Amino acid sequence: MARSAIGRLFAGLRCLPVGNTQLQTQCSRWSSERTGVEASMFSHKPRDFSLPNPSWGEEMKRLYKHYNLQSEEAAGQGEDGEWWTRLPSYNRSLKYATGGVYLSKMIQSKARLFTRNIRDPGAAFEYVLFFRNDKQRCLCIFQAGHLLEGPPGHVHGGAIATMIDTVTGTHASLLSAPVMTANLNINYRSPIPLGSTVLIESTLDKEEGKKKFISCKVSSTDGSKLHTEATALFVSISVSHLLRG
Ligand SMILES: CCCCCCCCCCCCCC(=O)SCCNC(=O)CCNC(=O)[C@H](O)C(C)(C)COP(=O)(O)OP(=O)(O)OC[C@H]1O[C@@H](n2cnc3c(N)ncnc32)[C@H](O)[C@@H]1OP(=O)(O)O
Repeated sequence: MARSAIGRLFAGLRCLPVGNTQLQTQCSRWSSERTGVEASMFSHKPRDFSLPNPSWGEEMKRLYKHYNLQSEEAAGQGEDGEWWTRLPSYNRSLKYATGGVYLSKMIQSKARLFTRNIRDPGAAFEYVLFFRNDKQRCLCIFQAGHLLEGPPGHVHGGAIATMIDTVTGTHASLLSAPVMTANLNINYRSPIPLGSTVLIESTLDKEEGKKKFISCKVSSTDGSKLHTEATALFVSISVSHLLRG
């Protein structure tokens, strides 16, 4: 039973990102309603973690406003031009899919997305992700909380890798869900101060069959400092791949 439920779920997931207009319509709805997900047949709305909360610093708020404004303007503009659309973010990615809220209670119900599992706002990963309408680029505003310390006063390299995997992985999922990270190659150029806000930008370099090659850079919000550079390879998988473990 679980197998067929998951099969239906990913059929839903696949039709979400791949159909361009469908996704745009969906995401315009997401951004304009600011609810995080359209009402499901179970009429339960999960918490959208990418909305502002009191832990956000001035820079995080300023950048969010800047890109979210473009998102809202685009919703009323039709499909011409280029714009960013905010992606909602839940503590289980199953909740993106039709019926997912219900399924996430059935399958491994205690599982939570690594980056969204800390209750104290601002303590760890505070981020919001936007994607460009042509899906060639994603942009993430990331505020690193005090629980992410590595070298004293600076962000842990594993936490930076986690955010890069999250941004590039979400980007690849928008192109064709479901995917898994096959390779992640990171160069750390300059440390990120704990508590600071940085920009994480991902770019689709090429697609070859099941493979998506994505590059990524983490930089200061004024663009003057490059913190980290990475390349990633994502491979599209079948649902049975996940079930095999
Ligand atoms: C709407 C959006 C929602 C988004 C929500 C998400 C939010 C959260 C986002 C968080 C995101 C977190 C994400 C995570 O953290 S994912 C968790 C970390 N990743 C894993 O655990 C993956 C483990 N590995 C595997 O499962 C398999 O090996 C995969 C699936 C990767 C490949 O499977 P498989 O081995 O069966 O593939 P294939 O034989 O069909 O080969 C296919 C092609 O790929 C090429 N290849 C394979 N491996 C490599 C490699 N290492 N370097 C270079 N190339 C490689 C291969 O040569 C072939 O090329 P070609 O011969 O065709 O040219």
